[in-house]
Amino acid sequence: MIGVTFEGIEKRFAHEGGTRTILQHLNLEVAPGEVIALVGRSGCGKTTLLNLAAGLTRADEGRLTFSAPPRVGYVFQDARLLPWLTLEGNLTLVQPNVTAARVSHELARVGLAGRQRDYPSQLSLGMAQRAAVARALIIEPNLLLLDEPFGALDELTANELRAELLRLLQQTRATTLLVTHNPIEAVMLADRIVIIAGRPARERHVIDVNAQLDRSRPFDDPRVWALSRKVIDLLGHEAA
Ligand SMILES: Nc1ncnc2c1ncn2[C@@H]1O[C@H](COP(=O)(O)OP(=O)(O)OP(=O)(O)O)[C@@H](O)[C@H]1O
Repeated sequence: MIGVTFEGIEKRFAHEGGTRTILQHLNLEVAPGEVIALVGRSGCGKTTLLNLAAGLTRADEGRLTFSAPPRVGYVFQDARLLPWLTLEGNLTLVQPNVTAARVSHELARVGLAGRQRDYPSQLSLGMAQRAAVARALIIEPNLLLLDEPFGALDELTANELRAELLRLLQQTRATTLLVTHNPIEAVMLADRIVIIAGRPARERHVIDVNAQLDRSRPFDDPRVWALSRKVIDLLGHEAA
């Protein structure tokens, strides 16, 4: 398991001949095996934070440290499967030395048993996202980055996948950063919810979900809805 620490992170991007600071003074300590939901308004810098954790971009100030070498599984907003490869081909591309049985097993874990010879074009959006989750998990990540993984799905399918993801997270124990716009998803899946806000943005509120709810958090539980209401209120307060 791996712990991740963001300390005084600042990230700037080139903008109209100058620079624009997106994140500033951002601090976050993620415990090994912890699931953190990152919530915030569109454009505040959540994906940028995931990209920093993935090593796809570098902070301009501050320090990002890991308690062990990171092995990153990244599920993007869209599945980003390679269309000319079968699902087996997509999975073995990121993890070449696995057996066909292992590929079948990973696909079965996400509800895609027997689909290894399908091409991405033969899949529904929900199935493609499941395949993207399988591709992230086959490398046995100790750090899982999920960027609005169910954002493009209908609510019923998203809900099924949330329940499956919760089960998978409990199995893998990967330290997880989950970006979501859905406060119910955040409450159902996360140990803590971090609200990112401000201009430049940083962590503005941290909600310890585990301190308020036990692990069984069905979608229709009024306590889940009450806490998600609190998340919405805090977000609205930040926007005001
Ligand atoms: N490579 C880049 N070059 C310049 N600006 C960038 C770059 N990447 C992101 N930005 C800017 O940084 C800001 C934060 O982007 P980011 O994608 O991290 O936001 P977000 O919170 O994930 O948004 P959303 O919820 O809409 O996905 C945006 O204003 C975006 O335009």
